[in-house]
Amino acid sequence: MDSHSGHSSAPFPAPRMASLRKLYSPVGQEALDQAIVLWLPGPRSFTGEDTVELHCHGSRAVVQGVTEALLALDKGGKARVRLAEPGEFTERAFANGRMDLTEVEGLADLIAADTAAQRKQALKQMGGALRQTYEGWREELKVCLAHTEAVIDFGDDELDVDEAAYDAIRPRVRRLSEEMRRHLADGGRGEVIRAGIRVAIVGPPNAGKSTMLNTLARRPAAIVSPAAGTTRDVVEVQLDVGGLPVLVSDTAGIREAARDPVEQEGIRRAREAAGRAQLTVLVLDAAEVLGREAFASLAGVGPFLKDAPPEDLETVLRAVGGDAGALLVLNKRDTVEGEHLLEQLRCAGAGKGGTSTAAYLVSLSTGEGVEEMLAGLQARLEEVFDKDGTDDERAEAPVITRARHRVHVERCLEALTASMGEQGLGLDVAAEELRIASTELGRITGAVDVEEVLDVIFRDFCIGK
Ligand SMILES: Nc1nc2c(ncn2[C@@H]2O[C@H](COP(=O)(O)OP(=O)(O)OP(=O)(O)O)[C@@H](O)[C@H]2O)c(=O)[nH]1
Ligand SMILES: [K+]
Ligand SMILES: [Mg+2]
Repeated sequence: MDSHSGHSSAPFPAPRMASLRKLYSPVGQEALDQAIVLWLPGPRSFTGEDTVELHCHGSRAVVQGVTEALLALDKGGKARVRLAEPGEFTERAFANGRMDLTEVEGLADLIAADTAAQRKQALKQMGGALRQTYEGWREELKVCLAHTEAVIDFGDDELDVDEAAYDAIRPRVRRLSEEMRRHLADGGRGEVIRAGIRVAIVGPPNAGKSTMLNTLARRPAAIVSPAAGTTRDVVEVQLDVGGLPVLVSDTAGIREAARDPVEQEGIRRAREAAGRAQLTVLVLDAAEVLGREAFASLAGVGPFLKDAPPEDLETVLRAVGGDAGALLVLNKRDTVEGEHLLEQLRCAGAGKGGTSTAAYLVSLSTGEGVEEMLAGLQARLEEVFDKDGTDDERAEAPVITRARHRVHVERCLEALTASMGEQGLGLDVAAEELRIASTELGRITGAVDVEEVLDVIFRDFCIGK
């Protein structure tokens, strides 16, 4: 916005060099700000177009002054100027081939990232990790298709000759299918990192479940009171546990004797939350456990046990937490003789390490044992994240981060499988399946059929990005 009437014009900033400039309003020559100005000629800019960035101070008055000055250029007929729509810069970057859809999604995830794990994953995707995978597969398919079509066009009319020609393609298609199968079998890791691990806190009334949530959240997110049946609705809190995104749900105390319909509904929701969770934290009152032989007789556990109540803790925790098992927290340590209880737990097989039965004796009131429990929780969360990505190669491979990717890779794989179908399938059918497979991959990166997803993908972007 260098003045064209009055102020001595500084030379136009050199490309890609930060220049400190005074900004003036074109009307009235009023000074608006001192700002960093960047001149980024296309195509080496974010959108691929010629771009000027004004890095202004963030106050409302400065932003408003500069915005009005720019819009005034439009009114003066000197230039077409309007405010960008949300996500418009990114949409232009996509339209100009600077980014594919997976990179756009990575950028959206990066902007929304709350934890280190989410940031890491988003940066990788924004940097083209998924794009390379899908485009690489699409290239390979293109080659396979070209071979197949060549046989169709110039091959012998005899069916068996066609078949023989396609046999050369088969191993390549099979290899590709294998790669896709591995890509799909990621345990939903990428999607879990995006959405957060679901952790449900369950147990009998008054065990200290809400106190537990508040301890994890380090704020009074849920109401705590001595009255049994305080929590009715599921209270959900988003947390960062050692860089991992976690969604913790506090739930209503589970007891079989509940008569009040509201409490019954609360219990139904509690069990539903436990069913959805990737990790369940079972909170019990230590005094309740003390001296008991059969863990299954514990209040709050019974409803999870479908058949005859088992005696051992391991089975109880599996019943509560499903395949992942549950983390057991015995609370109110301050009210019991702790050593005796720990001994009892050890006999029951808890805390063997590496198994699903990790038990912690804590007092959420005094803080005793809480640090150890938090470390245990974090270790379990890391296990949940890593359950399918333990070896290095897997950990480095880009992961599916949205249901959209999964749907198209699955359809692609189906088409590939069909293309290798029974003998005598016919080459033109095989070619058609390869074409379908390629289209499905193209839908992920936005190379084909892009209109239907654009709105959804750009909807969540902010203005100016
Ligand atoms: N002595 C002692 N009391 C505790 C401890 N932790 C929680 N409490 C108390 O136990 C009572 C119940 O705590 P809550 O957190 O409301 O228990 P809850 O499991 O959420 O209860 P419901 O929502 O009613 O099922 C409150 O009075 C807490 O202050 C503890 O470690 N020691
Ligand atoms: K309570
Ligand atoms: Mg509660």
